Amino acid sequence: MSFCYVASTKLPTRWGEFTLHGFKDINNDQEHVSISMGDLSSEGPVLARIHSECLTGDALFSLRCDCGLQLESALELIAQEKRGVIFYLRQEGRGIGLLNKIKAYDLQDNGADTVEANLKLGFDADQRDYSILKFMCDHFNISELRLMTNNPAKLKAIEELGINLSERVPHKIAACTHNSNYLSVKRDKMGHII
Ligand SMILES: Nc1nc2c(ncn2[C@@H]2O[C@H](COP(=O)(O)OP(=O)(O)OP(=O)(O)O)[C@@H](O)[C@H]2O)c(=O)[nH]1
Ligand SMILES: [Zn+2]
Repeated sequence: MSFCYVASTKLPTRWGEFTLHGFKDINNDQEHVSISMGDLSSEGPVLARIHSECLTGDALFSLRCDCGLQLESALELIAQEKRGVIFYLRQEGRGIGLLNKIKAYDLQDNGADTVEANLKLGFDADQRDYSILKFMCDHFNISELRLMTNNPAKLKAIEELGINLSERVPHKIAACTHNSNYLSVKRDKMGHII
């Protein structure tokens, strides 16, 4: 696996000014970003979120999932602490890509759940690869994370990568009529702590 850091710039937001950092996975030319605030290398665990790209939820206001609200909430909590980082990984649709996620949504419109839809399309339920996280943590000189997540697979991934975790911070968003089934399937079939 080989990764590189490319560039950083200011990212003013409605929660305050963050810094946006660009990284590249040289193996597949995939581009990823991190969004940070404060000194990540100073002592004490860093409040962090591993966010998987969700164009529909993050940018198009979709209520089919909780991604957009989770992203907003993470930015807000980091701004409150004036220190933290979002690792924004471009692994759309749990790693199957945007157009395949649209196909999966179409299957869900016809009765499949989120896991069944992935399997019907010939994918695993979750194809995400977190290996760039170790490179990003080392780049920022982060010694330990407080990770905002409900997903045990992310905890397992960072443990396997040798990244220190001091605490899991639950990251729940209120369910609505559009996402309640999606959230139940994450709890019942994918082991999410919700
Ligand atoms: N294949 C597929 N991907 C989806 C679907 N809904 C959301 N996603 C993707 O799922 C990813 C978000 O992962 P989730 O499993 O919802 O939650 P998580 O981020 O792993 O868990 P938390 O850290 O607790 O929020 C994003 O990449 C979304 O694009 C779906 O129905 N099918
Ligand atoms: Zn989403």
